Amino acid sequence: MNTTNLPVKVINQSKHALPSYQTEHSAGMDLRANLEAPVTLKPLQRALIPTGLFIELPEGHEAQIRPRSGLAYKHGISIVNSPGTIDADYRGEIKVLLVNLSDQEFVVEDGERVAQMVVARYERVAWAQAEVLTDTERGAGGYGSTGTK
Ligand SMILES: O=c1ccn([C@H]2C[C@H](O)[C@@H](COP(=O)(O)OP(=O)(O)OP(=O)(O)O)O2)c(=O)[nH]1
Ligand SMILES: [Mg+2]
Repeated sequence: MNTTNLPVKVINQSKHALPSYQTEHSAGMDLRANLEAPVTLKPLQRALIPTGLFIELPEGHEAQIRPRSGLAYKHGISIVNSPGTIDADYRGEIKVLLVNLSDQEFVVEDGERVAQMVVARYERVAWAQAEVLTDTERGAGGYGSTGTK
């Protein structure tokens, strides 16, 4: 914990410890499933996994719920709505929408680290309606316009 860490109110109704950073400069905190019983995900099945966590983010901040690369690589487990967005005015339970993209069943156990949460600042837009947009070298090029590979 250093002095630049952002204070965030949290209610932990799970049976697990609060999420914490695994290494000194980890961007995300791993979120644990808070389950009464294991949840089995068949291939291509999805499930909303509860965490038992409720947070109050300061205005101007969001939390992103992102997949963990180890689960993705080893078991094909990802997040359907990745990255999930937790709004600063959300007061419900944080849930993780897992999907099994492998061809094998995967069992989510209570306490398993199923996702990671990154808190970030965001900007809100004030539209400035215009007739033309500033010219650029890219222009409307995209979708591979800069090369064949
Ligand atoms: O992975 C997620 C994504 C969202 N949420 C919660 C927090 C978020 O603030 C709220 C709404 O999420 P989102 O805006 O992505 O969903 P929506 O389908 O647009 O629902 P709504 O109409 O309630 O905004 O649901 C989660 O707990 N986990
Ligand atoms: Mg929404």
